[in-house]
Amino acid sequence: MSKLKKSPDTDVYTSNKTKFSDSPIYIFYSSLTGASKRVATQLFETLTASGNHKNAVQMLSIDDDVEDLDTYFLNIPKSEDPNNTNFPIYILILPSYESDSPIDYFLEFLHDTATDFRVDKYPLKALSGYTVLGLGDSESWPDLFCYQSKIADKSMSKLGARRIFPLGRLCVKNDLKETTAHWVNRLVSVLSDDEPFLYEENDPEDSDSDTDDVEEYSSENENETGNGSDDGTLVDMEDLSTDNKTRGSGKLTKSINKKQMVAKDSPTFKSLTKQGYTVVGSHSGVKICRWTKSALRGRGFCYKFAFYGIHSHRCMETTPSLSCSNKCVFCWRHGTNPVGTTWRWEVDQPDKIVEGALAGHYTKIKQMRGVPGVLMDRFEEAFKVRHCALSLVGEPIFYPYINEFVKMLHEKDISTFLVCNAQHPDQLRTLNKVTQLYVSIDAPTKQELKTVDRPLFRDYWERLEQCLDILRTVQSHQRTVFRLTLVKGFNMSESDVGGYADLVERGMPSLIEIKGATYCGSSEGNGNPLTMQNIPFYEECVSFVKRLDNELNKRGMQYGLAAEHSHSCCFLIANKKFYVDNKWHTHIDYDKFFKLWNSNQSFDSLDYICETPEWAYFGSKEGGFNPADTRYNRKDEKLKKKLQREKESKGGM
Ligand SMILES: Cc1cc2nc3c(=O)[nH]c(=O)nc-3n(C[C@H](O)[C@H](O)[C@H](O)COP(=O)(O)O)c2cc1C
Ligand code: SF4
Repeated sequence: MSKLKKSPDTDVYTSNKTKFSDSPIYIFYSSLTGASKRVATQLFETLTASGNHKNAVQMLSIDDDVEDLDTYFLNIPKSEDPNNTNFPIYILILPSYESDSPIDYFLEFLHDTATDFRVDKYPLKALSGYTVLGLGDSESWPDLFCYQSKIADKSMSKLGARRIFPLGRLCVKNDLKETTAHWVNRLVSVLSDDEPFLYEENDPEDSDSDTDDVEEYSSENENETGNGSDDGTLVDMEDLSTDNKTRGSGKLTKSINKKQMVAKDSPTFKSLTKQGYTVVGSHSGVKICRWTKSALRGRGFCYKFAFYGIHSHRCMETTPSLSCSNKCVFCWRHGTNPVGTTWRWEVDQPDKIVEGALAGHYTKIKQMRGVPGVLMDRFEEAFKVRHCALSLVGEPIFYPYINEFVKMLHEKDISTFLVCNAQHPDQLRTLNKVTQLYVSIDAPTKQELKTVDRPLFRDYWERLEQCLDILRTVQSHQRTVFRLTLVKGFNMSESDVGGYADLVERGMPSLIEIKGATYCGSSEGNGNPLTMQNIPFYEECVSFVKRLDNELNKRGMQYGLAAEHSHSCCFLIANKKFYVDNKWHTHIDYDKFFKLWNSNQSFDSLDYICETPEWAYFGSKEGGFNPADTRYNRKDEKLKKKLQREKESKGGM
């Protein structure tokens, strides 16, 4: 720690005269495997226990707790205490990952904000101060040791914030407990001294050189002078851009040119494979869905069989982009999932993804051999995929070769149901024919959409509106679907009905699928704030669906209640053009679709319809359950097995 020195003169800070002890403190962290979170927690606890800070100390995960980076890194939040007008101090604790991680998005955001001519040039200049601590591994990544914390430090400075404690870098291969304690204690003492640790002019105009001049606090290179062993390897954000500029050292530039979205050795890869995903190439995924397994065992198809005639055992769920531009509250993937607003990764070729996805899917099907109850005829059919649900996770339309990818599936007679999140109008506009085109509509108003989808785009609402206009115009030849996911307390109140009707009026979809949200585990640690209280009951969904249908008809729009799959709390409102000869025709004639598609002639959504079976009708006694399948209730089955065991043990006595 030989390089530390106190500021000789704190008067240079003319704009920020606030005493540190009067400032609220925000500890921001990002953590994939927990180390940075532990350090953040230790700092939080020490600061709180020190009693020096009258004002709240808050600890926020950048990936999960910060819904909108603008709130903190474009604007500065006001204190909740009206008597406290002091500006906060930001402490950033960040690991570095050679592979892609949510930190890349955060750094991209800081960089974009610093270079966005539409926003204030120094939006963070009013902060009372900031410091960054990096965690990394200098043994395994000597050239990239803590490189992302350096970028963050530099970007904060470019945003006009003043550094009050030097950039810290801790190596996980050292005694992290000891080095953390040391760093925490020094920082806490500076914060209670009310004196910045390091003198620096911090003229934002001159910020290009600032990181290089900064004294560092490091658990590494203690006996060295200057900037440590990675002299000359400081990374500019420009180095991270996708146009492969070659600033910085050759070594470094090589390793941080376009990254893979999900590299084999990354925590994201581990997390996805643990959850049953097969990662295909570097940015695609495939997973066998529970309905595929259920159909193989003759225990029922998913709602898409009732609504559109999809045979679940021949359906593959996949995505060519595991990355997404939202962080929806009902999505379970937070924490390690790749996020981004622009494609900044290596791109895999579409044929490789199609082959890889099919191979991954068939491997999982093979594993079903020998599972009790598997029907051999369905098992054999399952080796000829007929449908592809491009909806697994992430945003398929984000993939730069989505049209080529869809074409390859159609050439194999595989139908395509593509779901997008209404955030990429440019890609939506140029999308070629798919079998069914979905847009997720997760909330009816701008404010609610922000709460539910937590979008990364600042102009998310305008993007959604543009997408709806595209559906109504350029893409009106497609069979279009709005997908609504109802979350109690978020987006299904009485007043929401009118808002959804406005959006239907704008997008004029062929169909509206409405599904009650399902519970996907505890909110603890994955940033998902949903609890069981947010999961609507079947009756609540039915009531909502009826109100929406009434509202549409009141406005003169021709829609009707077509189908339901009560088992999955899923409902279908369809445009009345699908009601032909007094019968609903929401099913798809797949052979006809491929015939038309191969003919290269233009065709529209009514050209490949077929009749909906009556057992799938809304309000039917079967509630969308195919009478040919066996109803399977896990609780009943468990009870039956228990009774059987009891009977046998009694018989044996
Ligand atoms: C796949 C992978 C890539 C990594 N890349 C780097 C790197 O480029 N530079 C570095 O200093 N440390 C690197 N590390 C080490 C991590 O930054 C270090 O383990 C850190 O403590 C992780 O923090 P977290 O547990 O909060 O996610 C890498 C670790 C893994 C698993
Ligand atoms: S759009 Fe889909 S993948 Fe993306 S966060 Fe929302 S639910 Fe998850």
